[in-house]
Amino acid sequence: MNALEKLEKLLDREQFEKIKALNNPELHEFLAEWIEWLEPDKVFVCTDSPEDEAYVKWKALYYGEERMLETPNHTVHYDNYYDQARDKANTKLLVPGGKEIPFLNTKDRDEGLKEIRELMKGVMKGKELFVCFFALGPRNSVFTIPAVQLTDSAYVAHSEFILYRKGYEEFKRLGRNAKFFRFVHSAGELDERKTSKNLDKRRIYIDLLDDTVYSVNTQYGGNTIGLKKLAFRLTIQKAVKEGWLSEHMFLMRVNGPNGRKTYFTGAYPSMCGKTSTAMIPWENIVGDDLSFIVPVNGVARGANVEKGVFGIIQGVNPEDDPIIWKVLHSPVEIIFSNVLVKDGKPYWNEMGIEIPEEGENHSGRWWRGKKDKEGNEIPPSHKNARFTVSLEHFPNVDLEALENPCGVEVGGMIFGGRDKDTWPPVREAFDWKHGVITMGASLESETTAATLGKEGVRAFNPMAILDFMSVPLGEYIRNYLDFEKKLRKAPKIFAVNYFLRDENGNWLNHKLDKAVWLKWMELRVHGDVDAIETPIGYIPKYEDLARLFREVLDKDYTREDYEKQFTIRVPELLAKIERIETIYREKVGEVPEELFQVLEEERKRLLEAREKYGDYISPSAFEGE
Ligand SMILES: Nc1nc2c(ncn2[C@@H]2O[C@H](COP(=O)(O)OP(=O)(O)OP(=O)(O)O)[C@@H](O)[C@H]2O)c(=O)[nH]1
Ligand SMILES: O=C([O-])CC(=O)C(=O)O
Ligand SMILES: [Mn+2]
Repeated sequence: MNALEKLEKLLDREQFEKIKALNNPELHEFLAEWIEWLEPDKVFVCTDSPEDEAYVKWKALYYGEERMLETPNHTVHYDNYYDQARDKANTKLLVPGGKEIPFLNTKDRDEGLKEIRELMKGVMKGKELFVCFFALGPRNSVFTIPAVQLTDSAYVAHSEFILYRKGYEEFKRLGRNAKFFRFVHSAGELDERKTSKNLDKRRIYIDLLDDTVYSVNTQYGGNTIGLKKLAFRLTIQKAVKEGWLSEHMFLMRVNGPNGRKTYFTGAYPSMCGKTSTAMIPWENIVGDDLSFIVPVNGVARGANVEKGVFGIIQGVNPEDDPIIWKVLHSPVEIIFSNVLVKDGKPYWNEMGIEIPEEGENHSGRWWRGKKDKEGNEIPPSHKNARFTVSLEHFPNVDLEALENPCGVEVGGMIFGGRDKDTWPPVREAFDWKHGVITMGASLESETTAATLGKEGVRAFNPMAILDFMSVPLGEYIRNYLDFEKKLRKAPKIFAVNYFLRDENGNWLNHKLDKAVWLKWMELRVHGDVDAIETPIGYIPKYEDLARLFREVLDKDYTREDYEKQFTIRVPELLAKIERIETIYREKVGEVPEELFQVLEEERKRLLEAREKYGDYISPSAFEGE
């Protein structure tokens, strides 16, 4: 019996016809094999029609994975109390022989496939399986990668309809030629709250040889939404093979003088400010999490992999995030996850208004002071509670850039993380290599609630991508360095740090200060302002920032603040170079030699500066040089 005949047996007539219309034997085989294996009671195939999408939405409510809120089109979803973030320990790359690769979590492919198949055998008995088709990147473009998702979670499928472009017609158009990604997910057995129960058997296995990712016994989006972080591991591998960049980056437009539009990408680790930056009200968002950057005729062109936001809700308040606030309070389609609900209204930590003293949240019935099994007080919402919404609903979206099959020209690339004491708020690299190595490859950041485990620990996180890395780090950096050679003019590289603190632990910057750094970077991309050359790159002049603070935020920016923020902290910078160098020398292996040269040059410049000016150097020391 061939695959199509098998499918005819497994599916209802109507569903079968939808599959038959896709002329792709490889797809048929994959579907036949897995539908047989998962043993769902029922299969629903989603085309690109609004009816099929509506069916999935309805099923999320019908099966109780989502519940309606008071505002039309708003729903709430809960993940298990212990399933609130990405599970790094159980996310593994399947590689032949289980070859150990530094910083990557690998497992023998045969063993991993065997284990995951056993966990998934018959796992969908009594459940409905949704077969969905999507595309990464704008459709019918150099960026497009078609993907098929199998899941028994209507919540996961619903999220994907909000976050990704539909792909059924794309599969139809491509026919036999479709090279596609595959995702197989099951939430596994559910408890009475409809959350995954068997968390001890939670597994996310990435088969790099077969472009397939398996995920089981979990619902949290970062572990389950195929086209998000699961696909990301596959696209990083593909990009390195093919010579482009697949990055954990937002993509936004910064509006310069006289209507000039300059596009920036920015890589910061999870929960470190990508969404908040791309959402600055007077600039324009294209994407907030994942970007493809491809060299086209010598130009670095960027596109958003997604078309929606799976954003952190904690701290969203009307002053700092007026646009997100407004969208979250309008009757557009939104899934709130792991928030507090009282009388049909969602609430979250630090939302700037009074929060009810009891209600329902990720822990079930909740009241202020409630403690979990470990004795920790449970806050109203989880720190990693999120909202899922399409970008089309944001008044600040740059729709033309979002849908452009050619993407947009990238003028600048930014790296940043949670760093309390080393990097200044903003600086520009001397050149591509200097930026890639001392900013991207040297990135460190404190861990956050986006992953299970301890928070606030400074960790090596090159390009903000380490959690998702799927090729040896040395190869990834080599690809980055080589990328410049494909360009006539490389984007400028910058580094930012929003998280500097003083001796007492107070932030040195306000949340909106980043709006000023963006304007400064925009001017620098076009050579419109001078800068001060320091041992670690170019930093802004006080006068330019003072003017921009006035223009952008209508605020005074004192010289005292400037001095504090832009002091060159030689001991911390040297210690950082030491740490980074040691990691690359002792732990990574096969690192491009340039990396050590560039770090060494930076160290030399810092040592010379220290000789002349001491440990903590005022920016003005370099101004006259
Ligand atoms: N102190 C401080 N906190 C900030 C600033 N910008 C953002 N944050 C906080 O950083 C957290 C997360 O930021 P997001 O922008 O949602 O994170 P993201 O990088 O998009 O993260 P992922 O979606 O997990 O990849 C929120 O709790 C914000 O309040 C800032 O300038 N200063
Ligand atoms: O993938 C997720 O769970 C959400 C996210 O953006 C991240 O953790 O970087
Ligand atoms: Mn992310």
